[in-house]
Order: sequence, then C-alpha cells, then structure tokens
Amino acid sequence: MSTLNNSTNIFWQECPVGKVERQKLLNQKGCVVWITGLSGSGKSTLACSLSRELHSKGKLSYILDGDNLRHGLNKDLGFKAEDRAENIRRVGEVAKLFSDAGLICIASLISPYRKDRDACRAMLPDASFIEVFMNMPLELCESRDAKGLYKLARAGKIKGFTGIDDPYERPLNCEIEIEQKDGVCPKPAALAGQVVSYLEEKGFLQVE
Ligand SMILES: Nc1ncnc2c1ncn2[C@@H]1O[C@H](COP(=O)(O)OS(=O)(=O)O)[C@@H](OP(=O)(O)O)[C@H]1O
Ligand SMILES: Nc1ncnc2c1ncn2[C@@H]1O[C@H](COP(=O)(O)OP(=O)(O)O)[C@@H](O)[C@H]1O
Repeated sequence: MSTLNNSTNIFWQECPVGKVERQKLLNQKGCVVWITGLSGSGKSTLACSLSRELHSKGKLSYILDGDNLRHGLNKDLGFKAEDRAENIRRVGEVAKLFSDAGLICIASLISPYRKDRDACRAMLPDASFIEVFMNMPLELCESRDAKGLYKLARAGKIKGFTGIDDPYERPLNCEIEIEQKDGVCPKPAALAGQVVSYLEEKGFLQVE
C-alpha cells in the first residue's frame, strides 16, 4: 500500500521564540473562546462584539467564523456529520495555532456534536478552551431567521438543517452559558462584557 499521502518520517522543528515570549510581548495569554449554538442564536454577533471590546482594551483577538471559513479553508465540506466533524477538527487546529501565537481566538461555529467540540478542547492546554453555549430557544432562532434558512429547511428545500432535521447536542460542562433573561436576550455588548469578565477573572488579559 502506498504511503505517499501519509505524514511519515516527519520531525518537530523547535522555533526560537516561544509562546511565553509572545504572550509577554502582547501582555495577554493565548486562548480559544469557542462559541457554539444553533444558527441564529447570536454566535457571530457575540464574536464581533467581543472582538471589538477586546480591541478597545488593547487586546489582540481574531475571529474564526464557520460561515466565513466555509468560503475558503473549508469550501470542500458540506453539512453531513463527517463533514461537520472535519470542519470542526480543522478549525480546532487553526484555533490552536492562533492561541499558540498568543491571540484570543474567537471561534464561532454551530459545532453541533459534543465529541467534536471535546476533541478541540483536548487539543488545547488546560483551561485555555473556553466553551460558550448560546442557549437560545429554537423558536427564537427561527423567528429571527436572518438568512431565511429556517424557512427553506421547513419547506424541505434544505435537508439536514441543525435543529430542524439534524441534531444539536448541548454542552454538558461549558464555561459560559448565555441565556435569555425574563424572556429577553441580553444586548450583544452585555454578553461580550460577560465573556470579558470571565477572561479577566481567569487572568487571560494580562501576563504576571
Ligand atoms: N444544513 C445546515 N445546517 C446548519 N447550517 C447551515 C446548513 N446549511 C447552511 N448552513 C449555514 O452554514 C452555517 C454553519 O456553518 P458551521 O461551519 O458553523 O456549521 S458546523 O459547525 O459545521 O455545523 C450557518 O451559519 P450560522 O447561521 O451563522 O450558524 C448557516 O448559515
Ligand atoms: N443579543 C442579541 N439580541 C438581539 N438580537 C440579536 C442578538 N444577537 C444576535 N441577534 C440577531 O439575531 C440574528 C442572528 O444573529 P447571528 O449573530 O448571525 O447568529 P448566528 O451567528 O448564531 O447564526 C441577527 O439578525 C442578529 O442581529
């Protein structure tokens, strides 16, 4: 059997400048804020608001948005379970690189399967994978229907749409859970503030 396409006979190349030095330069600690939830739950909105808030505090972040990455890196992938798994695996690997670079990497993907999210968590150093669950009811997401995709899914024009005829597995042990309060979704800036407070509390926004 040919091994032409396998990565064999490879060696790890050490680099002269390490993560600790990069973190010192940036005065922050690399981590991954992984935002998961249904389409329309507000993942991208939170990612943007968080990135803006961090920027205003002089902290370097970068957003990996599922929809955007599917225009390039992941354009060969669809929405069947194996494709979603590969999508999450690749984004997990890229997020790990950004985190190693010292950035606060904000990944915003439906990432519907628990084992795929957990595999990404396992790639990262302890406690530097912060899972944020957008726990918004399907009815709210569907009523927003910003892209008209729920309507198409209900009409059977999109098959395997998450929450309609494809599963979403809720996190069991996420670091942050975003919920409605008194039936109202808090403003994006307030949600971003909640995540920033967590990052501050855990020491990600400074280097001792
Ligand atoms: N079948 C199906 N199911 C769910 N979503 C669909 C589907 N087809 C297209 N879309 C659009 O793709 C966006 C989700 O991409 P992701 O890479 O985040 O998905 S996944 O994590 O691999 O499940 C998702 O973006 P968001 O609405 O921002 O979540 C949709 O715009
Ligand atoms: N916190 C919020 N409060 C009110 N509306 C929101 C909030 N977050 C997102 N939205 C709205 O919901 C819709 C879907 O948000 P989006 O961030 O695109 O979700 P997702 O990335 O999960 O698909 C958009 O029209 C957005 O303006």
